[in-house]
Amino acid sequence: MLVFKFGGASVKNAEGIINLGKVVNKYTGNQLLIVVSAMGKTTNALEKLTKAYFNQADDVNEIYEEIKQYHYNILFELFDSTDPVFDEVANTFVEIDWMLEDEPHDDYDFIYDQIVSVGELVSTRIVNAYLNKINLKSQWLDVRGYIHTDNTYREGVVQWHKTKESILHHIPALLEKSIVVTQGFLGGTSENFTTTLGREGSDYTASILASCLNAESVTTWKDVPGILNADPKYFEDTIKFDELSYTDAIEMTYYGATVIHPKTIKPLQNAKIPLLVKPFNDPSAAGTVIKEDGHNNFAKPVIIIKQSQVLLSLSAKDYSFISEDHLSEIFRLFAQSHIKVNVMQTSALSFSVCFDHDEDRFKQLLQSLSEGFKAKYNSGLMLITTRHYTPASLKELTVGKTVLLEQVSRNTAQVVVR
Ligand SMILES: Nc1ncnc2c1ncn2[C@@H]1O[C@H](COP(=O)(O)OP(=O)(O)O)[C@@H](O)[C@H]1O
Ligand SMILES: N[C@@H](CC(=O)OP(=O)(O)O)C(=O)O
Repeated sequence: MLVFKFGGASVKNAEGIINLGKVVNKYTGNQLLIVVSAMGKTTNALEKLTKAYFNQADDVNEIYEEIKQYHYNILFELFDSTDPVFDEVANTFVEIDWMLEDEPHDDYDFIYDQIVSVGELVSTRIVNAYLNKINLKSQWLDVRGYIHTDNTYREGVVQWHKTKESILHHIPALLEKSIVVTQGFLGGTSENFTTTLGREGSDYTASILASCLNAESVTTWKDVPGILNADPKYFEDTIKFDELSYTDAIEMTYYGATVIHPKTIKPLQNAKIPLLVKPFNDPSAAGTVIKEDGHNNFAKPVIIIKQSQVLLSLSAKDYSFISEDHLSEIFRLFAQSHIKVNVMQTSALSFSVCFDHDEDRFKQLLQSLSEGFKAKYNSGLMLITTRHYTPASLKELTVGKTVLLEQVSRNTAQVVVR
C-alpha cells in the first residue's frame, strides 16, 4: 500500500489536478491512499478571512467571495455544471457560512481551525470527484474521524493509540475497494471539533497514516526535483540529494527547511518506511529517498533560510545576572504564547532569542514579559543555518549583511542577519 501526498502547489489550478490524475494513473496496480492539502494559497486566504471575521472587519464577505470564486473557477474548468461535485463543494462552504452569521467565539485558535480546515475539505472533494470522472475509482474520507487529537487548536497533539485503532479498524477495507482521498493537516477532537496539526502539516498527516497502516512508502509530490542542498527560491546552483538518512532529514527540517514538515520523519523512521520526495511534473524521476541507510557525502553545504525573524534581547529589570530562575520564567512565557525558539544565546546580563514573527503571539509575549524583564528587539531579520559548512561558504553567505547573532558548532553554523 502506498501513501501519496499532494501539496497546495501541486493542486493550485485545474492543470494541477489533471496532472495529479496522470500521476495517479501510473500507479493503478497499487492500493493508494492520497492525502491532499488546500489548493494553492487557500490556507493563507482562509487565515485572512478568520482574522477579518474575528475582528468583525468590513471586508469579510469580499475575502470569502474571492476564496469561493477561486474554487468555482477551477470546478468550471474540470466539470460539467450539472456535476454533483458543485453541490458537495457548496455544502462544504456552508460550514463557513454558518460561522460567519454568528458573533465570533472568543477563542481565536478554535475559530481558526473550524474555518481554515475548509480548504482541505473542499480540495479533497474536487480531487476525489476528478479521479472518479477519469475512471480512477476513488472514495472521499473525512480524516477528522481517524486522526484524533487533543483540543490544542492550531497545533493538535495526536492521540496515537486511538488514532491507530480507528485507522486500522476502517481504512484497510476501504483501500481494498478503491483509491481513498483524504485531507492533510486536519484532525478531530473527542467532541467532534476540527483541529489542525500546525501550518504545512499535511506531510505529517501522510506520515501518521502510513505508519499506522505500515505502508510500503510515502511519496510527497512537490514542485522541486527532490530535496536540494538549499531552497531554489533563494539560491541558483543547488544540487539534489539522491538519498538522505532519516537523521539528516530530521536535522534539515528541524532548522526550518520548509520542503518537509518537521514532524513528518519520526513516525516513518520508527516504522522504517521510506519517504520519497518527487517532482509532480516528472513522475518517473527518482527524486530523493529518505531511508534508514540513506547515504550522502554533502558535496555542498546544506543551507536553510528562515525569513521574518525577530531577535529579542531580555535583561532583568534590576540589572542582575541572567539566572536559571529567569530562564525558566522566560521559557514558561514562550510556551504560554506558543512561540518556538529558533536560536538562543545567553550572556551575563542578557538573554537573546530568535523566533518566527507572529504578530499576535509576539504582542502577547511582550506583554507577559514586561513585568519582569526589559526587552529590546529587531524584526524583519533572516536566520541562515548552514550544515556541513566550510569557513569560505559561511563567509560567502553573510557578504553585504550585518550579523546580529552568530553561533557556530563543528557541523552547524547559525547567523541572524539584517
Ligand atoms: N532544501 C530544499 N529542497 C527543496 N525545496 C526546498 C528546500 N527548502 C525549501 N524548499 C521549498 O519547498 C518548496 C516545496 O515545499 P512546499 O511548498 O511545502 O510544498 P507543498 O506545499 O506543495 O507540499 C519548494 O518550492 C522550495 O521553495
Ligand atoms: N494547507 C495547509 C497544510 C499544508 O501542508 O499545506 P502544503 O502541503 O501546501 O504545505 C498549509 O498551507 O499550511
